[in-house]
Amino acid sequence: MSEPGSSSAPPLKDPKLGAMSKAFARVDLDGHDLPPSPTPSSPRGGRQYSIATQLVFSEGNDQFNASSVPIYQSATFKQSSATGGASDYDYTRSGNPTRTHLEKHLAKIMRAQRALVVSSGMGALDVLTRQLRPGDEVVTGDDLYGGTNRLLKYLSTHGGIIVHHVDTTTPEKVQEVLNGKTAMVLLETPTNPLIKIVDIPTIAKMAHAASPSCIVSVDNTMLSPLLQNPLEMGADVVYESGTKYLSGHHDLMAGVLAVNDEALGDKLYFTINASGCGLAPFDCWLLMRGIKTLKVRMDAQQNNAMLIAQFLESAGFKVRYPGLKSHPQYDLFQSMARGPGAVLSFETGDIQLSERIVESAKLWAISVSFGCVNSLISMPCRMSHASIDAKTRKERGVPEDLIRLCVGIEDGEDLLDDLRSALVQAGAMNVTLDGIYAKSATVGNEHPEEGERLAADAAAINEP
Ligand SMILES: Cc1ncc(COP(=O)(O)O)c(C=O)c1O
Ligand SMILES: N[C@@H](CCSC[C@H](N)C(=O)O)C(=O)O
Repeated sequence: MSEPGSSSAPPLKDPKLGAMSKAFARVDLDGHDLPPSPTPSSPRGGRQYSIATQLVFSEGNDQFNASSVPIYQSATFKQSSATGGASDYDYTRSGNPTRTHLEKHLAKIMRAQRALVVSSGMGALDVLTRQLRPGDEVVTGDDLYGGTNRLLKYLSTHGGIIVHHVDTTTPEKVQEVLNGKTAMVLLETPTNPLIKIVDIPTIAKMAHAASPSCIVSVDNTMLSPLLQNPLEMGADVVYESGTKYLSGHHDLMAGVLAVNDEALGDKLYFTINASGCGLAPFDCWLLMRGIKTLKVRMDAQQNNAMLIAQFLESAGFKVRYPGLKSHPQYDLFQSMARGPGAVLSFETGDIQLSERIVESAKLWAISVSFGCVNSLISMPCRMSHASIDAKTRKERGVPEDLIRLCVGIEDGEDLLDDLRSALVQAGAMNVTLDGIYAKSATVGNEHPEEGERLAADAAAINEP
């Protein structure tokens, strides 16, 4: 096995076409080999580059040493002979130089042997779950992104897959359902939208002991490879939505899969090529550009998120954010991650009050998604998690009044002022004479029927 991150592009399976090991070889205009790039690709003096450097520094220049990777906007590639010759690429669904460049870069920062990019985060989960066969069992959480829940429900209804939703924050609950037929464990941590933490190393160990061929996968969307590396904690696959932190500007959809096992990587690549969901060259270029600023964006977003979380907590709201010491799994989180990210949620005790708060904010856009430079506010039960029916949401303890904040890079004080104004305008806080704000919301969901009606409408739309 080669060093993590040094894997070459997905090898073309047709031997006539050869492997892609020559991708980005430096050649002159006549096709003669040039000496290696003047920029060293390995750490100087044995010192590992820090992640901030790795995000920016990418290997594999084209023959003109372009500073920004060229967009190979071509569906097909000329071959040297009818039998294929030694071409590196034949067709963009099977492989494209811009995509190869991005995948190599991602493998390095995700500390993986191989990374693969597809058209969305759900596309990545689809590729992964296509490795399942009827009768296989999947163990997953009871707090999950709505789209993940929807795909798993579809697979259990139409694909003969048995899906166990358990409280993955309690490893004993996972142990209860693991067995020799467990083909996959799908973990999300922190969970969306309740920001619960799952013990990746413990569950990975348990799963492999119960079922050695079980694929332990982790959705790392909430933190990105900057803050958490599940492959180093026993996971077999990491997948994430590149639509979020990795790209950072809400200008593209993308999904990433990363593995260390060569055979599993080949199976995932086969599925991507066979089903045709590989990421388009222009989107690869955009994602590559976004990744370079991941650290500066995340640093700013985390600082702002901590400010907002502390303010809401001090105002008396029940806040869910792993950066707060009051988070029930603060210590576990510290043992796995290098930062809390910038998504938090809080309850007001009243659905209509939450709605007024969300609609009173000006700087915070009412929008699904997260990880963007802009700050967003949403009500998960009506928006990102509306595809989970109201009964299930209630059973799983997702409060209908929950507000989710996805904190951006704006000035922290501006964000705070705007949120504070929205809370006051909505009637969630009182301004006292000495200028202190006090929470006036009552605890207890006052209008559950309203949330259930809206959710039922949304669920009907989302049913296959
Ligand atoms: C945790 C999580 N995983 C996966 C996805 C799916 O990503 P995408 O929207 O890129 O398909 C999302 C959001 O959509 C998400 O929040
Ligand atoms: N209508 C979409 C909702 C996407 S939610 C996006 C993101 N994961 C979030 O949590 O905000 C759908 O039905 O998938």
